[in-house]
Amino acid sequence: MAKIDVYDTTLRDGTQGEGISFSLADKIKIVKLLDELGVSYIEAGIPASNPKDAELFACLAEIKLKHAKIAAFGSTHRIGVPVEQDSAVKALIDAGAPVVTIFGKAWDLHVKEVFHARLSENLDIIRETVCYVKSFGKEVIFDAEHFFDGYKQNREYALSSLNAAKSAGADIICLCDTNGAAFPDEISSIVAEVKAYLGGTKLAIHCHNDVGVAVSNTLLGVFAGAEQVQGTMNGFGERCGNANLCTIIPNLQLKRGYDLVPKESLKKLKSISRHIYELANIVPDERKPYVGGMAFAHKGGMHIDAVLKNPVTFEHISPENVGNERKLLMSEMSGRALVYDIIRKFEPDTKKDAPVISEILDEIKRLENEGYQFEGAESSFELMVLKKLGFYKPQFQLEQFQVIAAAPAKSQYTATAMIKICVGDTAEITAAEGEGPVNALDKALRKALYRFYPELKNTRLIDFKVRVLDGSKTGTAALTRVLMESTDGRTNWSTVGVSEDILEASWRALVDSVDYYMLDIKRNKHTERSKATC
Ligand SMILES: CC(=O)SCCNC(=O)CCNC(=O)[C@H](O)C(C)(C)COP(=O)(O)OP(=O)(O)OC[C@H]1O[C@@H](n2cnc3c(N)ncnc32)[C@H](O)[C@@H]1OP(=O)(O)O
Ligand SMILES: CC(=O)C(=O)O
Repeated sequence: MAKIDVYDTTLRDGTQGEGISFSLADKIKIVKLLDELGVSYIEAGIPASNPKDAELFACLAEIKLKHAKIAAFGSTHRIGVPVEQDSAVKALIDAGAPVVTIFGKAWDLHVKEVFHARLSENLDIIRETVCYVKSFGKEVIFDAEHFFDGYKQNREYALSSLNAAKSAGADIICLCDTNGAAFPDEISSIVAEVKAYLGGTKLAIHCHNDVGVAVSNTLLGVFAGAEQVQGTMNGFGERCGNANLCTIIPNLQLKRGYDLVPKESLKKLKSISRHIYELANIVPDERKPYVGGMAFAHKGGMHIDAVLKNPVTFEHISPENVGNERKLLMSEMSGRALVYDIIRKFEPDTKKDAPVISEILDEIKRLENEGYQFEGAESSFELMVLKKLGFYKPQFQLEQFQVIAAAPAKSQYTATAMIKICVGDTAEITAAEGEGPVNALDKALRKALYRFYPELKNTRLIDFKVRVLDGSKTGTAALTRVLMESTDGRTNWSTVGVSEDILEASWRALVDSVDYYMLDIKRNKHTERSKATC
């Protein structure tokens, strides 16, 4: 398998993305995560940019990594400042990283209009900077900024910028599509031409995603001869982002047999991707290939049937290869196959044509037509199956509840719930205050049940979503769907309730949540619970 270096620039180009800022501690965590993933290079930042980046390099000097080399990033030296006196170049060397990545101008337009240098002067500056940094024993990567735009407008000059870096001893030359607007066919032909032109020099490819093809461009760069891919985790980066390593790595490794990261590390891809989303405080994009929560979610009944017969029918890889998992979503679009698969967990002898399967399917379709949604409320669905199979016994009976919400003029808004329930022949009446009526009701119900089911003390609601269905038709009397997620600290489960009354919808979801937990404890299947059905 041909080796392709993974060069991660999440901490440099990734942080140039809007809304992304990592603390020093976050950056150190990310370096360790990337090393765990097995990338070859981690571009940690620009030492001359800010004190945080400078401090990061000092911290990284103390950390031993298993796979990755740390790279410090910065520009060629300033015009009119001799290279040995340029403070930014000095910071690059002082950062102590074994690799220095120097970006320089490859597009004549930039040289003239941004750098305000003569074309030959820019080439001298590239040469001097690379040569100077090499004299400190550093591995040098030359990032040819705007290379593809430059090549299209002034091929000779773009190539001469590469030659300047090569002649000064650059170890790797990276072709950058800085504006992210090159097309795949252009990348293919230009990388191949440069490869032939530069002979044995190792090439890297660095693409941005402004026209949505950064990943394709990176793949084509490799097919045309690049041996290093530069990108960011989750595609973070300025404007529309950088090429997404979470897509590039598995594409090249699993589909084309290149060697990028250790096979076992690839199985951590999803969890590392999510950890980095979390540190960036960004909600993960669940539709992302390979690592998204929906990447292996099947909903169409016929698709589920096929996946259950042979996953290859609808899955391009085994989700486990990248640490992801298959989801089979229950909905009005389901067919018998999924219900059959679920029922067999409770009744292994059930046949696929058993009448109960059609009954459950009809019930799902009827309830979803009324506003229920079982995708995302797997526990309510499981309870429904148990009821149909005759395995369900309510854990308590509601006698009545009352909720009073008050907004006195001079104090805070308050909500109080009173509830009476019976377990067997024993009645219990309790009351509780809450932050809003649903919270008050939740607290009152739990308080009433603790006496009978002390295990419930471990549980709590962690998410509560309300969706008004067809609000335009009926205004405040519209149908409301409530989705609840509960936890006992080890596993989570989700339930749903629908009603025209938001309290009643919440109550239904709440009762399912309690019922499901108690039944589950009795069935003693905690560890399997989160995987159940969907
Ligand atoms: C393609 C890329 O992503 S490159 C990386 C871009 N990333 C960043 O800019 C983030 C970090 N940047 C910073 O912290 C700051 O910009 C610094 C500290 C690096 C520089 O700050 P300043 O000295 O104040 O300059 P400023 O930010 O305005 O940048 C413009 C200067 O950089 C010069 N410059 C731009 N590209 C290059 C280059 N390849 N080589 C040398 N100088 C360059 C410009 O000519 C301009 O100089 P001038 O003011 O003499 O015309
Ligand atoms: C170097 C770099 O980040 C770019 O040219 O896009």
